[in-house]
Amino acid sequence: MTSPGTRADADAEDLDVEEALALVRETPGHGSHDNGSHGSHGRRDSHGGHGAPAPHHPADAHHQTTPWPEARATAERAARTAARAARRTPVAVPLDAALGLTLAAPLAALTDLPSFDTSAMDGWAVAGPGPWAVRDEGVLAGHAAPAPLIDGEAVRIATGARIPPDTTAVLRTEHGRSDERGRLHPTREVVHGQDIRPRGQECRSGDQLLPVGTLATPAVLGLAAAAGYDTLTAVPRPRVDVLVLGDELLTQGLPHDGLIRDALGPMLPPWLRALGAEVRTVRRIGDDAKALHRAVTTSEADLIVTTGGTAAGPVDHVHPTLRRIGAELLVDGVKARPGHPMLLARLKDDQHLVGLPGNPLAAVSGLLTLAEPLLRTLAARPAPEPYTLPLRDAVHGHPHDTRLVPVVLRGEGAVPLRYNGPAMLRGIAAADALAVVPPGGARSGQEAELLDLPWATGGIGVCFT
Ligand SMILES: Nc1nc2c(c(=O)[nH]1)N[C@H]1C(S)=C(S)[C@@H](COP(=O)(O)OP(=O)(O)OC[C@H]3O[C@@H](n4cnc5c(N)ncnc54)[C@H](O)[C@@H]3O)O[C@H]1N2
Ligand code: MOO
Repeated sequence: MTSPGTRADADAEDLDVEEALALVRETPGHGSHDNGSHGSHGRRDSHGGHGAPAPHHPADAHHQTTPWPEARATAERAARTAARAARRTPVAVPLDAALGLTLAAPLAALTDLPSFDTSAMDGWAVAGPGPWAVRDEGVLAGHAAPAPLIDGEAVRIATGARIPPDTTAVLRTEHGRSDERGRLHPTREVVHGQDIRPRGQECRSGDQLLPVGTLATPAVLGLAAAAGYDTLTAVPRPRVDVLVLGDELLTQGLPHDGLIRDALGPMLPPWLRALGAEVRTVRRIGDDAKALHRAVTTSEADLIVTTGGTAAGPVDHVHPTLRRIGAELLVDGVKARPGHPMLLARLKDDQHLVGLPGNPLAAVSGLLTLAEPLLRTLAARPAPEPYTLPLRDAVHGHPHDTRLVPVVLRGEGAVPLRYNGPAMLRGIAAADALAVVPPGGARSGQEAELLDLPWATGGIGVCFT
């Protein structure tokens, strides 16, 4: 997704998802080409492409920052290229683990629904016009096949129970009365077939219930279970390893002696899961270049996320490590505040690294700018619909960079929050969204694009597990 007005080809978003889905089913030898450049803004010269023919670009080359919309597009394209390289095979996932996955096969009914004629109400199954003689035994849901009724007979029946053969209607409990001889009378007209759900009313076995590409919501899991599924065929979750850098980090207690609490170790894994990832490991590796090298080169994840160490300080080991392993920097700094030192590197055809800056809000900015489009595309999730709201207050802009500013959504507007400095989480913790403030800033009342935060969308993103 990009700032409003920066992208004319809105349909491309839909194509991206379909393409990602096609990739999980793709057979070897698929020849579609992606050179990693971005139209007229292509950065092939400065950053190299990530398709096979593009020149290799080592991590120590001339540094040039990428505009924010383009950084997002690059991350999305990188994921498509990786998915193509990996030919990720769809997986069969038990229903209780499938929430948030994307269907890699259509959901076809494995049975008629309902699978037998069933009562829609508690009452009596009746045969022919009343009054009826009521049988002693009743019919409950989940029990053996009931005996046929004969004309003039009724039998107690529960909602969901099988309809006895030759039943003509179901009479609701509140619409029947018994006379002194125990015979059942209707208290209102009985229509033939009323309150009977016929077999196959919702679907026939083999009917397509949902297409490929559907997001597995709680309702989809329910439908799949009803239709006879134990597992869903889904696009696998992209695997992520998180490496938290920094010798100054404590994992418990109060900050002391120049040491601070690690805010990113607790924050990133659930956030990454909300973005569709399977977080395999979270490792704290200090400012140890060797440990970072070992962790990066032994990782089998689709995406490695590092935190800290992206700038040019004496213990900032991310760039030197990428250089050492010959990684290709696709994005090396973004015209975004906070978070401008964020980076995206291709380590292997099917493995990437997102380097998040250590300042916590800068890390969030990197997460949403680079990790979100990459993970969404690998998971074949649809891009969220871009939307804008007017800002309730003016927001100072950076002269050249896009700012991401925490906001709360109130009525039809977005209220910018204070405490939005790169090292602060106080604003984002209270926020519903991030407002995308273009270079130069925004006036009060000006429309700004919003990036919803997963806990505020009320959608599937609200499920973090
Ligand atoms: N000479 C320059 N210095 C810096 C620049 C620059 O362009 N030139 N950019 C600044 C910006 S902007 C950012 S953002 C940071 C990025 O720094 P790093 O990614 O190298 O991160 P660190 O130096 O390791 O840490 C920065 C800051 O964040 C704190 N931190 C790190 N990890 C965590 C964590 N897990 N939880 C909480 N806080 C964390 C760390 O203690 C530092 O205070 O560089 C600027 N410098
Ligand atoms: O990018 Mo840094 O986030 O400005 O602090």
